Amino acid sequence: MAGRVFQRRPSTDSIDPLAAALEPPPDETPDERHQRIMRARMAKQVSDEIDEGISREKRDAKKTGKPVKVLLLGQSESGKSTTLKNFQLMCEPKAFRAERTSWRTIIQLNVVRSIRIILDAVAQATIAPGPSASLGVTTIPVLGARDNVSVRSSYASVSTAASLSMSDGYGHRGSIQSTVSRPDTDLLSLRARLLPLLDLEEILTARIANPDHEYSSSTPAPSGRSPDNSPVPSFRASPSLFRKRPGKEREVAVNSGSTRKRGFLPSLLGGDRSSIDTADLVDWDDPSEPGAVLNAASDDMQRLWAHPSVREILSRSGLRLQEESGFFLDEIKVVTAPGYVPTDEHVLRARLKTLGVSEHRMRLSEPNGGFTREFRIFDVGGQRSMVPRWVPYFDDMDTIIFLAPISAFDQALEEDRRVNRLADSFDLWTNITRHPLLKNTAIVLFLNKIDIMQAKLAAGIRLADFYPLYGKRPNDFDSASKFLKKQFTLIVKKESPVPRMFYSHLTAVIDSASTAFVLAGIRDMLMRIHLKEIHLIL
Ligand SMILES: Nc1nc2c(ncn2[C@@H]2O[C@H](COP(=O)(O)OP(=O)(O)OP(=O)(O)O)[C@@H](O)[C@H]2O)c(=O)[nH]1
Ligand SMILES: [Mg+2]
Repeated sequence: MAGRVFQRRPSTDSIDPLAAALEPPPDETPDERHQRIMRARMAKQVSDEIDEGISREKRDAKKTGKPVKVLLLGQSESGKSTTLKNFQLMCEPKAFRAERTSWRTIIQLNVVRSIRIILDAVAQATIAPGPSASLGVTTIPVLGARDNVSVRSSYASVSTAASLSMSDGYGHRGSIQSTVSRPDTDLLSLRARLLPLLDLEEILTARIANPDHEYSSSTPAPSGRSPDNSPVPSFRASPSLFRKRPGKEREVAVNSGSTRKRGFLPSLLGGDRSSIDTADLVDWDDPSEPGAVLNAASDDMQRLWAHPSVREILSRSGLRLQEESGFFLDEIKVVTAPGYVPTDEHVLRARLKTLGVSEHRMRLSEPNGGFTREFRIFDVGGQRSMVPRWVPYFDDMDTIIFLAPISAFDQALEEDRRVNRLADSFDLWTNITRHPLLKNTAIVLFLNKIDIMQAKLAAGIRLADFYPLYGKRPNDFDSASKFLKKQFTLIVKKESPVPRMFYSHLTAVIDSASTAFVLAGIRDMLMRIHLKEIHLIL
């Protein structure tokens, strides 16, 4: 008691609020004292754990050094985001697999888009002349397409769009007139039953992009401009204007750099853990749930895709859907089954366009289980209007992975239908390799989409028809890929301001096994650079 009376109290000036809060109350009972001491012990334990965590992080930072920075570059649909997914699969397979469910909505949207393209093509065929020639047919000469397509004049523009999807590279003026036959009644009733499915597009889009979804901008950047906006020489003059590929005008894009919380999106696209949990909580018994709607329409979709008239219509329109991004029609049964969880391969094939630039952090271990290193991978939107936004990221990169989709040799850029996509890749490559900010940066070139390239060449699409420099060389994959690799290599040797580390690979980044092999090589190269940096070898 006396102790309490004579306890020295600090002056109010020097009162430490924390110490004051911890000070025992003036009339503390033994039981209260015991509880107070227990609380203080627990608080100290928590505080020690936090301190230990901080020092561990500091030790790790010292051990692992500064993070390795990798920038993914290339035109839109070249495979940058797919390469990022492969990196995640290599570095964080558990996280990748935990998030597979959250890719389902994107795959569903991809399916609906493919169905819409077919239904549009069927509609075109419906209005095309049937056996009676009295409807009035206009033949539209299509520069760059292999065929001219006959359509009734009032529907000319739409039909031309369908006809150009995979065949509108360079100035090839077709001369064959084809007539699309009237679809049979079975097909028309299939179409009528499937039309309501298209309403799903809005719902799925809102789910994916909520709260700040954007349809991709169709505003073209100035033609023939380099990343730093200097004029670049054209690959080949292509005076013709080509129409958009069907389905592309409404392609959904996501700005994964946005920090706002997104429902239903995997973390690579800016989603968070709660979104993944939400994706798992789908009520398959709710008939308005997109998964349930797709499941109910599954048989009709399969019949539509397998319908001989559809195959004929698509082939006459020059539409090669199998080679389009986000193609899942061969697996409709699987992807529309109740409780469907995408496989690794499905995740790699899911298509969602990127806007802006996003940074992803992953930890990579040295192969023999030694130290780990933080990797920062930057994924950019490849549309032309995005290219100027790449430049601020050029400084301080350890390596660039540049993706050139060589299969696109017979296609035009979505954002500027006068420009051949292979020509655009050469232009971008030239400007990246000569860029002064990148002169000391290692470059890895992925000549990507070789699976599609093989299919196109095997189908008789001739590289020389779109790339005259190829001349009379054989139109097989081996010769064509070697030739293109040589062309890209000549450019990097000629344009690099100083000799640089350069590697190139023929890739199909939807194939996780072969891509893992290539990425492991890149990881080892970056680890070697890192070891040199910390003076372990030299
Ligand atoms: N068949 C095939 N498809 C591929 C390959 N690489 C990528 N794809 C597919 O092509 C589509 C486009 O790939 P993305 O990775 O989204 O392209 P991107 O470069 O990120 O495109 P943007 O975000 O628009 O700049 C996706 O559906 C991929 O699955 C490939 O080697 N072969
Ligand atoms: Mg992307």
